[in-house]
Amino acid sequence: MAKYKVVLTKETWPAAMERIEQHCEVKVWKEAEPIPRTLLLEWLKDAEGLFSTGDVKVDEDLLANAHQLRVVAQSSVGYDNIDIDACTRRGIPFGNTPGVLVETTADLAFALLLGAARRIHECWDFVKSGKWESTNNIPFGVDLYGKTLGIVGMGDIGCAVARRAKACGLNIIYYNRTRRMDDQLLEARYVDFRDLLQESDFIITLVPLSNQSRGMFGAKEFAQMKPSAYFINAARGSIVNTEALYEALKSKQIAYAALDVTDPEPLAGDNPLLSLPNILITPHIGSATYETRNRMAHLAADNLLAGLGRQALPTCVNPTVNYPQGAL
Ligand SMILES: NC(=O)C1=CN([C@@H]2O[C@H](COP(=O)(O)OP(=O)(O)OC[C@H]3O[C@@H](n4cnc5c(N)ncnc54)[C@H](OP(=O)(O)O)[C@@H]3O)[C@@H](O)[C@H]2O)C=CC1
Ligand SMILES: O=CC(=O)O
Repeated sequence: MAKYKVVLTKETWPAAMERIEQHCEVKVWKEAEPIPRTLLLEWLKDAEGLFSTGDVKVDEDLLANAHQLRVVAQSSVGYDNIDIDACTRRGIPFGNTPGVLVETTADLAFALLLGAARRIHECWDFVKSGKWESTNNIPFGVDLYGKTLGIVGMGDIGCAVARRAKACGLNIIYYNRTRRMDDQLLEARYVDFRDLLQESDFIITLVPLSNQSRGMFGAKEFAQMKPSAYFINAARGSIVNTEALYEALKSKQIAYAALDVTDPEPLAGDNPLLSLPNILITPHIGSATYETRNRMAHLAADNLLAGLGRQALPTCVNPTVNYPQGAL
């Protein structure tokens, strides 16, 4: 039986790759930098499947060039790089990887909160550089217990963070566009965005990047936070105005920031944020454990193979796509 033609914009995990290769003839971009757009368009001319990554824009222009495309699958839960409406208009289902990364990403978001509050990375530098001479000069942190955590974007990952926070004795408030029906079970209080900014000692944002959320944390929002506030972004860099965050940290308008995501990514070594003493940055590692990345790769492969076979995708973002008649 003829194999499907598939493009991968990055290598994926070996076990998932093996499954894809059983059914597909693959073209894989293996370099560290993103695949050049012209090459991707060339490869997509006769491709039936695209296994994409967040650094590739899947838009009208790309889809118009990919006449044979049946499915786009991506190994991430966020899909701000994908024009979902354009996919739907062309009858192309798009699958992401929700669920399988929830606990792992919540661990990282909470680790950033704890790491920043107790200045773990500074303490490590302090010990390594031989400054530990007495108990007088150690870096001091702040308590979590009894403080208020504001979660912006209380979805799957936000709820998993809330569970961790509860165990540490934090009071939880949250903001979504819609109040959750289960917030009493979570022991979380729904508030409007302004109240969350003003009341929180720690803010964790896990809101998907969209036209609505782009830049939702800017100068005005930082000005409303407490001077003692810790701001943690584990969602996407572009929901924050980076210059405004830099100014807020430099002027001590807020106390601290911990970021797993930045704008841009990767962050250049001379980025002004790196000169600040009150910041902790990790390189977009929310889901980066061996187990979780493997699970994500398998789920993305499931979506890809289902779409190639004109079957419903296990986790489809646009399930209303109309398949060609008689295809299913
Ligand atoms: N750092 C990393 O490595 C990772 C980052 N992520 C990021 O985390 C995001 C969240 O993932 P996940 O929890 O699975 O997603 P979910 O869809 O489960 O949750 C998103 C939540 O955000 C709320 N929301 C959406 N838009 C807005 C808005 N404009 N203002 C306020 N609230 C909003 C939604 O509620 P409502 O619709 O009612 O507003 C929903 O509760 C992903 O989109 C991704 O960008 C995910 C995994 C790893
Ligand atoms: O950033 C990671 C994701 O899965 O989204």
